[in-house]
Amino acid sequence: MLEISKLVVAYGRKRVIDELDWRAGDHGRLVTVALGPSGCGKSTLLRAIAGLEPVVSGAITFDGVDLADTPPHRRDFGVVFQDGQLFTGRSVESNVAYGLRMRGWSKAAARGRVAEMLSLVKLTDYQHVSVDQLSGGQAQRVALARALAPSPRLLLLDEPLAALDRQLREELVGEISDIVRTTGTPTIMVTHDHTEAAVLADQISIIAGGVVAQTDSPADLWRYPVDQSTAQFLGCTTIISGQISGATASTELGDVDVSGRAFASTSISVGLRPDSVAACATSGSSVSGSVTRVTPLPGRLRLRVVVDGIHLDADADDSLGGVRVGDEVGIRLIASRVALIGSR
Ligand SMILES: Nc1ncnc2c1ncn2[C@@H]1O[C@H](COP(=O)(O)OP(=O)(O)OP(=O)(O)O)[C@@H](O)[C@H]1O
Repeated sequence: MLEISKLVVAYGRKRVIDELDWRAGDHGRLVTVALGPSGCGKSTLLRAIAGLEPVVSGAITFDGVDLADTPPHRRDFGVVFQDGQLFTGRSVESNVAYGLRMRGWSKAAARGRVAEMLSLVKLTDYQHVSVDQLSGGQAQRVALARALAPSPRLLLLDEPLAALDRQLREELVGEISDIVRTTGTPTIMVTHDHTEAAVLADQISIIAGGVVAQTDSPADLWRYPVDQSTAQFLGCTTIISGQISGATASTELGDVDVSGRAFASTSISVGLRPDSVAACATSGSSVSGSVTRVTPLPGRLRLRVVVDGIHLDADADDSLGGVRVGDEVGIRLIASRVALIGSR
């Protein structure tokens, strides 16, 4: 298990990682994703774990051993970067075998392991192909095979899919999930992509202001953001207030079940994402509002609606095909999809 305590990493005087505490890869949570906006220090954190970034203070330990004096190549961690960083001009086989040969594997043994890895990443027929001839997605598969070949005790993925187009990203993130679970490799991935994080992670940590703002399972993270800025980062475009009574919080838009967690106060904030609210015909709801924007998205219409001074986003249901700005629409809260902010 990786444990980080009071870690500080700085560029000049600027502390990018600022007394960060974190645990990852403990029992039952194979894949941890560090999620945060661009520039929050995710790559810096990953590089520090890999030993590629000098640490100002604090400790990084793995299975109880402090890594301060362990150089990157002796940490036994596999790393995949955004751009793969393959050895150009060499074959796929030579790239994947690299770490094995460095560790003293014989040519024959390395060849067998490379074949196994290429089968895992679905590139069996590519062993003699030069890596310069690969597509972006194939290159990242090779980078993954290279990182996994020596059976690292931890796999570090730094936005490995960021340079690929959306369809390929969706395909590959599922494959990566299968591969790390097949091989049982504890994995840390950093990304700013919420969907990738949700698909891959057993637990997600939100990085903000150089520290870990929250760590939770994907479902709990989206349901119970720790504060309003985390809720906004997680897609809540409107935050309304709610009053708890028993197992229910009542809001201006409807009631929400709050029985899952304890809250510090009876007044809570409720975060709304566009899919937390359905816009419907006025006859379908006791709450209504006026449409201020209509945005066609693939397969649905996204509306901006103002309800008693509250501006919110809502997905239109099928009854609102021809809806226009200025129309009056009904608003229905989808209680299971709201965020309940500030639980203990
Ligand atoms: N070598 C460097 N020298 C100076 N500043 C740096 C260096 N590398 C990163 N930074 C700065 O540190 C901050 C964190 O960078 P980092 O790359 O870790 O963020 P990130 O969250 O991974 O961002 P992204 O998702 O865009 O890659 C940024 O403000 C960046 O400009």
